[in-house]
Amino acid sequence: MSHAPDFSAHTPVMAQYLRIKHEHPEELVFFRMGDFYEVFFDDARKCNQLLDITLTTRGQSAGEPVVMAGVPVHALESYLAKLIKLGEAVAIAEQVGDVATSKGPVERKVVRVVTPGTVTDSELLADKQDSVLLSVVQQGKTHGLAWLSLTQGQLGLAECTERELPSWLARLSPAEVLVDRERQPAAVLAARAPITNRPSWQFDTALGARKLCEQLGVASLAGYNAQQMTAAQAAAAALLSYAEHTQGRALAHVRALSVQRSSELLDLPPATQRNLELTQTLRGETSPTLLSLLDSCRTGMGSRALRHWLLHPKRERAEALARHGAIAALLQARPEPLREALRQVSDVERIAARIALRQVRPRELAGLRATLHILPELQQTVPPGSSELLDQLAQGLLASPELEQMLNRAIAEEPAVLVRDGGVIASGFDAELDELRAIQNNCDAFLLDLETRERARTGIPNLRVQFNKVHGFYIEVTQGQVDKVPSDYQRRQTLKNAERYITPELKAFEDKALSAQERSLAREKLLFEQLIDWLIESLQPLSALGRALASLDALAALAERAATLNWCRPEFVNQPCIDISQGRHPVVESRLRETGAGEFMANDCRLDARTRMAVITGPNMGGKSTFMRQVALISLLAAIGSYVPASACRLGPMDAIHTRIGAADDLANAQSTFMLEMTEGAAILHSATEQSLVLMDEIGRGTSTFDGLALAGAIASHLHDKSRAFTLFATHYFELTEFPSKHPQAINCHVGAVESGDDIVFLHEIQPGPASRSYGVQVARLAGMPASLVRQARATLEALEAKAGEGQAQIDLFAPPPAAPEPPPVSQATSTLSQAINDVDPDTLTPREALDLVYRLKKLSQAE
Ligand SMILES: Nc1ncnc2c1ncn2[C@@H]1O[C@H](COP(=O)(O)OP(=O)(O)OP(=O)(O)O)[C@@H](O)[C@H]1O
Repeated sequence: MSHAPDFSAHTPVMAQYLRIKHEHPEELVFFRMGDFYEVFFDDARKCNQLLDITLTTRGQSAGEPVVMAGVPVHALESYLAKLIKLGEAVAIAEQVGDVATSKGPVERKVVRVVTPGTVTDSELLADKQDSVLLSVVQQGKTHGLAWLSLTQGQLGLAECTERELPSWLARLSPAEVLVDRERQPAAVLAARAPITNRPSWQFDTALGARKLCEQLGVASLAGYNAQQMTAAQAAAAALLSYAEHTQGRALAHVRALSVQRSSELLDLPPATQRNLELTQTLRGETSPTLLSLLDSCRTGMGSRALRHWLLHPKRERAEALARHGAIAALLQARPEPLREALRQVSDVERIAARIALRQVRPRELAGLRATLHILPELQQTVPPGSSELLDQLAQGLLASPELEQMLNRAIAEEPAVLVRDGGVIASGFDAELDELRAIQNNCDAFLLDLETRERARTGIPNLRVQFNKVHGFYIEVTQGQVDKVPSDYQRRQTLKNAERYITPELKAFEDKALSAQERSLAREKLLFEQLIDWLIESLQPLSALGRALASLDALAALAERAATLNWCRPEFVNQPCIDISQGRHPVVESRLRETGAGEFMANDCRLDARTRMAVITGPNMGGKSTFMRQVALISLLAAIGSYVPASACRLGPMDAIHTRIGAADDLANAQSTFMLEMTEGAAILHSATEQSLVLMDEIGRGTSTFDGLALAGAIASHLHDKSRAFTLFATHYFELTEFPSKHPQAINCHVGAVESGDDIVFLHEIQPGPASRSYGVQVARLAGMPASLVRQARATLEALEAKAGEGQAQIDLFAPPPAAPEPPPVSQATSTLSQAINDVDPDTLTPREALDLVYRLKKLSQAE
């Protein structure tokens, strides 16, 4: 922290504010003043714009008017929500000193910083989505990633190449990204997540390794196989420092680390996630998407797990197989009872995190208690013995009996919303609290009792014990009876007809009663804090319980979907194949059903080692895109462990789904339609393998016909000959229907349509062989183009077709490429030398290695 400038010319409160602001230059500082959080100067102007709150001035400080704005304490959450959405970070400075005893301004301190990636307040978080904080750093050619979901207590590490980085960003979809302020990776800037710059020194490998070990409570990262991931460790250093900084405390609940490798996941590049509309439609809405269709979960935990499964499919299929088995078992026993029971479950995962961060609310603990209470019942609804995974999860539905007992004893039946309102701790939990409450509740009874006793003791029948705000408690005796007053009565006040007294007993009661409420609130607060201390000790089993509930919920939802939507269990085989019978596009099918627009036409897809590519032709609107997407969606659903919309499905190994579909101009990134098409196409050609599924929808259409056709032919050849990927290649270029005759692993198919008069009827059926024609003019007619225009187009088309028939071009679109020109010859020595230099990654060299390198290079150059 830098040394604070001298603020002594300011009023004491403003000096205090400015000191805090100096330490939080990049955040909006919300400065607690009684019932308001106030913001000053530039922060006030910014809030005025962003939150539309009134700007005023309050007096002067150091000769300047103090520009300010404020939000009431009770409305903090909604203002924070707005600011976080806008990507702002807010530092909350609370009054931590005692207002009554402070000399000068009460002490204030930033107790936490709320940023988009570190919010943990339940009100600010979407139920169904995690807020992920990601840190990215580049070390040589490697990018290190470390991420954290504070609300799940989960850390993740990964390393990837520059080319893979966009996939990771899309997969993790971070709420905030931390980058080295000196070296921001371009892909991060393009990802449009809020970016927070951190100083370079925070991205330090050794620091990261140490922090990770401390956080996980382990001596080395070897157990996670992460000891070599130096770039990811460097990213973790900045990540953990930042998370602690924003929370203002250590992260007790973060104990789980998952180390992920690009090579373990089925690659879903950003274009694929977008084109398949997995979690967002092409228009950016959350429905209808594959996730919105799948997610019938009963809890936020389940929805989050499902989203995670969908975006992190594994190549290794053991996990997916286990899920298929669990779904089968649930379907056999009916998933409804389990799903019904899950309705009563609270978000244990988030509650556990909020306990760790000491932000948990009383009602959340009451919800947790209710959840623990129904666990045995819930356990009964999980069918036993038919799926190992389900058995395991059912066993995880255990909470320690002490935990439940403690919550039963400590938390009131219906606790207040906030601890400061009182009524949170159950009666019978703490004798002192009970007594304090009894004083408040039994005030009247005590006074009556005292009155009766004092009347008997003094023999004054009309003696009265009373209370008023000015004088407190007193015993009133009429003037005529004053001589009977015992010696321990002390006079408090004399009236015309009566004297008022106090006794030591009454005085003691008064002290107790007047402060009872205050003290009982303070006592409750203390007890609540102690309860949290106690709960923090049992966080591990709570987090494990949260994970088990989340998985069960997600599986039960998948089972329900499979039953409702009539899906089948896919089969994994080791031979290369995508063999789908009667496949359907789940989202299009359900949209058709919802809108009553007709039945979905199911289609087969048969690709195997001998048939790796299908060239799909047919009219616009015929269903080509739908078919290709459905093949990808079915493959993905199987890989995440779901049933699939088909009547049967056999799948070989798969490492990636690549898509090149549609052509939305990426104006924001200044790329033309065609440039984008080629960039995405190139990325696919570079990465597709024999185990990839590639969807190419009308590649080449963004440029002139000949250019487009030539490129499309070359791309198809590359995919067929070099990548050998499973490829669905939809095109309007009829010339490409020649492709299969020269390429043994390619076939033609087309979407059926029949003409009736001038009209066209789409059959949406995939049929073997090439399409006979495009029907573009008919589609235009259907779309409502003026009749004269359609007539003119038809005449032109006929003329063009006749002309094309006369001079059939005899060009071989798919001929192997001519050899590239030879590179200029280089001497052996130069190439060894330049090779040695090329191999060096200067950022990762130790000084010793650098010195060795110089010697080696010198030797090489002498050998020249
Ligand atoms: N198998 C099917 N069964 C029923 N309706 C379908 C089927 N496939 C597609 N459709 C309907 O047809 C519409 C158009 O489908 P799609 O976009 O796949 O056509 P296309 O051949 O790719 O067209 P274009 O070449 O213009 O992109 C879909 O929105 C859907 O409503």
